[in-house]
Order: sequence, then C-alpha cells, then structure tokens
Amino acid sequence: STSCNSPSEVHILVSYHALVYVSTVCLDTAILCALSLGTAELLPLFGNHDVLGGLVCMWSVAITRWALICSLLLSNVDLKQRAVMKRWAAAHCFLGSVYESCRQVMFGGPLESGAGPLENPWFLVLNTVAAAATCLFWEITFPDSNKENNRKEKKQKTMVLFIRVICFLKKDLVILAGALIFLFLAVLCELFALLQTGKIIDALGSPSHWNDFPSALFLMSLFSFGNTLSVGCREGFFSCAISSFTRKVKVQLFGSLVFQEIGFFESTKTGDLASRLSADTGLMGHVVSLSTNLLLRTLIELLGIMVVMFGLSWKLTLLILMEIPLTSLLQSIYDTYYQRFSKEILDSMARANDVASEVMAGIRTVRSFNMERNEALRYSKTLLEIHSLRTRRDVVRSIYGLLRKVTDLGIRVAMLCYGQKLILSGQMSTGTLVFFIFYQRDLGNRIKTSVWILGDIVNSLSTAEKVFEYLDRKPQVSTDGTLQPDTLRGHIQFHNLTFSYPAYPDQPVLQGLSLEAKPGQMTALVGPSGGGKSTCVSLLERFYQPQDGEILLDGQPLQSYQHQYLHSKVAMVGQQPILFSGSIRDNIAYGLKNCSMERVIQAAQKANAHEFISQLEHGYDTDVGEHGGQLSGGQKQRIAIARALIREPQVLILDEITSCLDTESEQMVLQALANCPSQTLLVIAHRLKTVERADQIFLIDRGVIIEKGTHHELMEKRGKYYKLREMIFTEKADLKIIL
Ligand SMILES: Nc1ncnc2c1ncn2[C@@H]1O[C@H](COP(=O)(O)OP(=O)(O)OP(=O)(O)O)[C@@H](O)[C@H]1O
Repeated sequence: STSCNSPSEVHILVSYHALVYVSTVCLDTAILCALSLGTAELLPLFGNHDVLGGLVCMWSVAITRWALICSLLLSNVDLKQRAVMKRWAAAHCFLGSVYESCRQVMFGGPLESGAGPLENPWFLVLNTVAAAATCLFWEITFPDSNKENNRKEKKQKTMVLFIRVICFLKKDLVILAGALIFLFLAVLCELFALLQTGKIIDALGSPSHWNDFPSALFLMSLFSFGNTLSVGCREGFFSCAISSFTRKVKVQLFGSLVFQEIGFFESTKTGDLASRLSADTGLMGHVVSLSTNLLLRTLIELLGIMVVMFGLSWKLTLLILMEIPLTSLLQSIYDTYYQRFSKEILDSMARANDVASEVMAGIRTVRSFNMERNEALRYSKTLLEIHSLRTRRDVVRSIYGLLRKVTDLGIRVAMLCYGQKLILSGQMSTGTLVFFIFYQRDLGNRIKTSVWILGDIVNSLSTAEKVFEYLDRKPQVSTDGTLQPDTLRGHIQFHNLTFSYPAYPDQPVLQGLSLEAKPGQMTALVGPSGGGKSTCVSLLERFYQPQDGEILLDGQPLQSYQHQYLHSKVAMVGQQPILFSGSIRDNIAYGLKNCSMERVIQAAQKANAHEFISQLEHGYDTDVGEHGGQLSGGQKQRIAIARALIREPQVLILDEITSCLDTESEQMVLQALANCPSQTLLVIAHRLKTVERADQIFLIDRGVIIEKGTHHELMEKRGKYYKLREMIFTEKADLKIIL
C-alpha cells in the first residue's frame, strides 16, 4: 500500500493480505465441498449425463461462491485492495464454469470437473492456480486498473455529463419523438423487406411457389419504399433537433461568458473561449446525434440479428458473441489513449487559435517591430505540436484497427471450424452456416459500430466537460445588487481600498487608498504611470472586487446597486475606446432602445464629433469597420465620449481621453461637460490645462494618495505635485515619455 512508510509496515500489510487470501481459499473450498454435496443430490434431477444440467449447477454454485466471497472479503480489506480482490474473486469462482461452458460449446462430451471437487480435486487445484496466475498477469499488465475509485468517479462523471447534454433536448422532445418513431419504422420496414426477399428467393427456387412471387415482390418494394421514406424523415427530424440543441448550448454558453468578471477574461485566452464556443459546442451536438440516432438504431438492429441467430444455432451464436468481451477490452484500452490525445489536441488547437488571433489583432505592432517571421515561426511551432499529437493518436488508432481485424479474423476462423464440425455431426445444415457467415459479418459490424459510438460519445463528452465548466461558473464579482433609487447624486467615496489583480495576487496595486469625488465637481487623478489611477476607475466600474475596503456611491456600497442601473448612471470613456462593427449611429446609441436621431446628434455635438461625422460620405450611417478600424484614434475617442454622454450619466469617468485628442478638442469636450453642473466628473489626465481646472486633485503613486488639493494649493505646497508637474504635464515631457 502506498500509505505505508516503513518496511515493517509493508511487511505486516502483505502478511495480512496473504492471510486473508489463504483463509478465503480455504473457506471457499469448504463452501464448494458443501455446495457440491448439495448439487450431487440435485444432479440426478437433470439426469446424470445431462450436460446442460451440469452446467446450470456449475454456474449456480459459482454465483453463490462469488456472492459469499465478496460479502466476506470486501468488508475485511482496505479500499485500495478491494478492486484487486474483487477481480480475483470473479476469476476464482467463474474460471471453471467459463472453461467448461466453452469446452462444451466447442467439443461436447462429459463434464471434466465431474460433479464437483469431491469427484475431481485436481480440477479445483488447477482452477485456483489458474485464477491466481490470471490475476497476477492482469495486475502486472494493467496496473491502472487498480485506480478503481478514479475510474468509478470518471464513469459517474461521464454519465452525469451525458444526462446533462441530453437534458438540453428537453424542449425539443416533440421533434425527437418524431425522429424516434421514424427510426423504429425504418428498422421494421427493413426487417420486413428482408423477410420478403427471403420469400422471393424461395419462390424462385421452387416452381410450385411461383404464384407467391408477385405479392412478395410488391410487399418487398412497399417495405423498401417505407424504409427509404422513414430514413429520410428520421434524418430530417434528427438534424432539426441537433441544430436546435447546438444553438441553445451556444446561446447559454455565450450568455454565461459575458457575465463573467473581467479577471476571467484576462486569465482565459480568447482563442480558448472561441474554441469552446465553436468546436466544443459542435462536438456536443455530435454526442447527441451519435447517441440518439446512430447508437439507438444500431442497438435495435443488433437485437434483431441476435434473435435470428439464436434461433438458427445458439452454440454458434455463443461462439460469435465471444468477440464482444475481446472487443470491449481492446476498446477500453484504446479509449484511454484516444481520450488523452484528443484532449491534448484540443488544447493545442486552442493555443494555435490564440496565437493566430493575437497576431491578427496586433498586426500593426507586429509589422512595426518586423516580427512577421517570428510570429509565423511561433504559429508553426504550435501547429507542429498539433501534428505530432495527431500522428501519435493515428498510430494508436492504426494499432487498434489492426488488433480489431485480427480478433475478427480469429473469431471467423473459429466459427468456420466449429461450423464444419457441427455439419459433420449433422447438427446443422450447410445453408445455415452460409446464413451464419452472412450474419456474423453483420453482427460484427453492428457490435463494432456500437462500441465505436460508445467510445466516441465518451471522447466527445470530455469536451462537454469544459463547456459545462464555463456554463456553471459563477462570476466572482456578483451582479445581484437590487438598489435603484429614483435620484442619484453621484457622491463617490473610496474607503481604505486594498486591491491586487487576480493575475498577480501577491502584488498589491492599491494599498489602503481613500478618496472622495463630490457631485458637481471635477476630480482629477494624476501621478506617474503605473501608480494605480486606472485601477481606481476599474474598481468604480465594478470590473473587479477590492480585497479590502469599500466604495460607496451616495453612501451605499457599490455592489448593492442593480447592475444595469449602476452602469446607466456611471459611464466611462477608456484610454483605448472599443467600437463595435456597425454604423456610427449604432455605436453612439449602443445598448439604448428607441434612441432618437436628435439625441444621437446632441451627444455627438457635445463630444465635438458632429462636425467630422457630417463630413463623412454617409454621415451617421458610416460603417466604422471592425473595432472602429476605419476611424482615427481621436475620432474613435470622440464617438466613445458621445456614447457615454448620450446616457446622461450622473458620474462620468474620462480615463486619459487626452491620449488621442488634440488640446482644442479636449477643451471643447470639457467645456461641454461643464454645462452639466450636477455631474460628478472623474478625470485621469496628463495635460496641465485639464488638471488646472479641476476642483480637487489627487496625486496617486504606488497605490497610495500622496497629495491632494486644488492646483494652486498643491503648487504652493511645493511637494511632489510641484516636482512632477514639469515631467508629467508638459507636451514636451509627454513626447519624452513616448520616445
Ligand atoms: N489587468 C491587469 N492585470 C495585472 N496587473 C495590472 C493590470 N492592469 C494594470 N496592472 C498593473 O497595476 C499597476 C497600476 O496600473 P494602472 O493602469 O492602474 O496605472 P495607471 O496609474 O493608470 O498608469 P497609466 O498612467 O500608465 O495608465 C501597474 O503596475 C500595472 O502593471
């Protein structure tokens, strides 16, 4: 056991398990002797030479022994050894019965084990040794099989995932029911058409049945037509249900993603999210299609074929069915590898997507740094990784295919040999064997298909896991506030804020910061780059949650306000405003229903954007292109200001709008804002003119407020503000910093 530390502990544990094993074998022998005595009494009821009766007794004894051993053993061994002991108990109890049954099917004759251990003790010894050897071989070859708990958990997880995937189909039950009805009809029509084909062959074979030919031909055509029609309808209904399913998953996933906190998007790559939204949701649709359509159809057909085969020869059918455990074993080993590779390939693909989208989005930066080749190399490396993983997966797939073919061939050869034996002994006709050859391939194909589908469902479900992970994720910044007062003054107070970004939890960006912004006043945040100014604004926008301290809006905690209400009252224009593809009008009226053109123009005029928009060929209907790529930085910023102003927010935050605006535009915007005297204006600025007119200035450095007051107060103080003034607020200094 891995929980043991010292050799003596290991020794004690091994001795304990050896003792449990030996006493179980002794106990089992005693049980077997007792049961054999009982069955010896029962056997005459079947007739002493009745093999079937002997086999029934053997299996009954085996099941009883197994049940007794399991109940006695499993309570006395620890959890880790329980899986091994369970396998051993199964081998020990059933090996003899399996051997006798197979031997009977193949060669017949009297039972080798006789009536039990009393009659043939060597059979018992041989059985014990063989079971121990089989177990030893298994544990050495497949050490992973000991992780039973893990596997159990995995299986349960897969089952839960499967049920959750299927639950998405709840609303499409009517469509699904239609699809299932046509599925059954298609299978029935196919079976009946086959039966009629048999009748046609019979009619053609003997002249006395020629009169049956036209009716059989008519019925065969009718059923074949019914089959074709049902197949078409079935596929139509299934496609409809699956398309609706995929749409629903995508909508829910997207809905869940957009509500996540900003920190989530910083720590999760865009390519990864795009991959989940497109590829993974598609794969979930594939699971539904496989399970509801293909698997169900194959299982029904499989059942039909098995009924026919058992009717023809149960012995030969049992022989053919031996393929199932072999195939399942191969499949389960293959699945483990395939699943691992599939997951790694998906992750690599997400990484490759990420590289591609990052480079495309930042192509200007890539070009200006002459990094095209390096980026192409980076992309090629990620592709190479995918290629290598795919190659490894394909090698495993080929080996698996080869082993499957060998198994199939082995079973067919065994069937032919045994079939010939049955024909020679007169137990079967040549015609029946021909039928068997035909059905065996069909049965094999159906088993292969259903095992493959099951494997594929499990593989595809591993991707569903990630989708559900995102679907279930609760945003870490809650949006369940309810406060919506009729009037909001816009009084902001930061109390002892301590904050570090989720990506760097050990590096506090704000350290006990407190400030106040009053309604009707312009408050400026200034300070060296990286001091924490934009972070203050992000916290006010509730992009993140501070670790300590609180932000009050009109005396109430910020998180108690209703999400939509808060964002309609607090608007921000960021350093790099983002526009969405669409017209200028759509961008200004973003998120507002039934917004009149007059309001749009008014907001644009305040933002000093009306003039340049009017000069454009299509005016307010001009398409801004992806991310507003067809406009200059200053134009984008003015549209973003108009977008904020149209909402008539009570609190307006301007985060370095000076970065893209010329002095004249900026002054015009600020003049327009001065016309709303009750508004709280929070400005982060680098220009002296902007800061000078502020009612109060906060100098922030390394997450703390160093100085505060009006421009004149701070200048008179001759402190840090005075010293930094030259460096931060002059146009020349701006240039120096940029260069
Ligand atoms: N999303 C983020 N994740 C991790 N760290 C961040 C993030 N945004 C900013 N930081 C870090 O937080 C610190 C403060 O950044 P912030 O943007 O608030 O400074 P700033 O004063 O606004 O600077 P600037 O004037 O250059 O815009 C910096 O050290 C920065 O590296």
